[in-house]
Amino acid sequence: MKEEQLSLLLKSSSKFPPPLGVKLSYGTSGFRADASILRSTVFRVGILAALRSFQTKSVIGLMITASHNVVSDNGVKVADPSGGMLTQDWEPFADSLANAADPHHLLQLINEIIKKENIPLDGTRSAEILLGRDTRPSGESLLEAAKEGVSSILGANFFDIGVVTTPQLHWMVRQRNLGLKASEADYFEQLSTSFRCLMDLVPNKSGMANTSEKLILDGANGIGGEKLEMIKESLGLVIEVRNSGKGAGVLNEKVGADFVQKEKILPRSFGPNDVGFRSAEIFAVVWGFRGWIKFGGGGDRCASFDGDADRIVYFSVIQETGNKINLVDGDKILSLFALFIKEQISILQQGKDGKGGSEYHARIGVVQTAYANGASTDYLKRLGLEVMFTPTGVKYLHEQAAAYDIGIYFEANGHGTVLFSEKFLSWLEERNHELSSVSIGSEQQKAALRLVAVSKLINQAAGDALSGLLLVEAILQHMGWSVNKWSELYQDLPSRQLKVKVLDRKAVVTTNAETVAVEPPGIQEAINAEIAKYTQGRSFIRPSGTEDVVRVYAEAPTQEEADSLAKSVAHLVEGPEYLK
Ligand SMILES: CC(=O)N[C@H]1[C@@H](OP(=O)(O)O)O[C@H](CO)[C@@H](O)[C@@H]1O
Ligand SMILES: [Mg+2]
Repeated sequence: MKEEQLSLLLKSSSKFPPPLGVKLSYGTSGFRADASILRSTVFRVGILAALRSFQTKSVIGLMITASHNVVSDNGVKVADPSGGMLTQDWEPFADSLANAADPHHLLQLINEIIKKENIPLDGTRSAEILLGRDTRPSGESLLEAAKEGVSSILGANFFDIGVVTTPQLHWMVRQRNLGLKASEADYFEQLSTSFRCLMDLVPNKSGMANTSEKLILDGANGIGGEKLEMIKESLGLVIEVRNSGKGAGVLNEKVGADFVQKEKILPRSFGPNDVGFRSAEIFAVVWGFRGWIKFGGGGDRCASFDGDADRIVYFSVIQETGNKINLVDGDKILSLFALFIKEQISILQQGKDGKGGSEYHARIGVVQTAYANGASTDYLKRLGLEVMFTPTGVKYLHEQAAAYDIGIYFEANGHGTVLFSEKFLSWLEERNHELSSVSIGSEQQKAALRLVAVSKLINQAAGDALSGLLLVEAILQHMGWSVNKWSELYQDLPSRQLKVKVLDRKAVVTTNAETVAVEPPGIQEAINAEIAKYTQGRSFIRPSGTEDVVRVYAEAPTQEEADSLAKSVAHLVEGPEYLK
């Protein structure tokens, strides 16, 4: 390391002392903690991102967000050249930099990374880091720390893209590295063009009565609602955004996808006393259609984003039961996408009529985690699809999905996307070209065009609530389905999630895509004994990667049984026998 570089690093890092007595770890999605202790971490992640950019000779992203966590938290994560999550090989570097006790130790670690990874810091190259942040008030000062971190590596430059959704940042990194247009305007343009293309290809438009009703979005008082407001005019959809972040509501407080999915109740501003639902009900009564509201009528197609808009769930309101909802979670979004894509592929394949065109057997793969509702897995298998399981965290799902021609992955909480392989996309393009010369306007050509549009609409870098919402909307229009009709694809098995605070969550070690606890010894046998008390019960525990808790999941034929199974497994985790 040159003298100039050395003194620059020493000078800047002395301004960012690490918090005392805190050990940070780069978890399921980067570092997360109370925002007040994160300045040094973000500064050091800025350094890491610059090193990664030099090593890969590519643009790297740095996002400041704590997603669905409370507003006083914040976090930071790195986007790799592909736009995906930071490679797992580099996570230990992130951990060691974040926990270095003083500037000298930090410098030593940086030197080690430079040597190990052969990073050319010779002053002749430059590196570029895109910096994004969510709407948290702490974001501004953490952004300054990130800027200092990046700038403390000579030749590294940052580009502040402002307040964005997490998937926008991932998308922009990917676009930049592919040499494609990468501004926010380009992102909106790509989304609206491909969405309108899918809408133009909707068959038999008269059957669309239900889905052409208004969609109401819960923006979690975060960034997603704001971005949807910016693009909605160009979509031709009627959308009302609530919890947009502009009013008095607090980010993620009793709102947003995480709240709605976990609590299965209405978010704030969606209750019977809030504008919209009551008037819809009065309207329905006047026309003698009270049941119409419950079964997919006016005003009850709702969706919820999380705070940084990488998760989405849908729901409809069950009017008779106060704040209860009919939840349509990530598993059902996945099922809808899988159904539609499979249908288009088979139309395309029926077109193999000997009139030229190359054969191609597209391999479709579906990726889920242990949190996927068992009924969804059964449904997907009934569709004849290959279903794989990975540990929790999109970095694992994404990697697995990328192994297919079309890889569809979703966590039950609504985080996911559809990945198309380069090979499949070039075949599709070729097929489309052939079809336009032999059978223009045919069903086969429409199917090819739809698949091309889906690959452009759905974010290829990361799960994206905005693009996910538009794909759901387009498919519902295509099918002529209401949310309730969609929800009837299969009946969710009742489930319950609990979290238990323990002294050391890392004492729980799991295997088999987190379905079996191998440590502490004996706990899995005890869990099995609880499960055996139910016919068709399922339960597992795992340490959270984002919160200081052990999570408990249980599924059973009735809600009461799921609740009591979850409770008894939580008791095992809380009790002194295994974890204290
Ligand atoms: C049960 C659950 O919803 N877990 C979430 C949560 O991770 P945990 O490791 O469970 O805390 O946050 C992750 C990041 O958003 C998300 O990928 C994951 O699905
Ligand atoms: Mg999120």
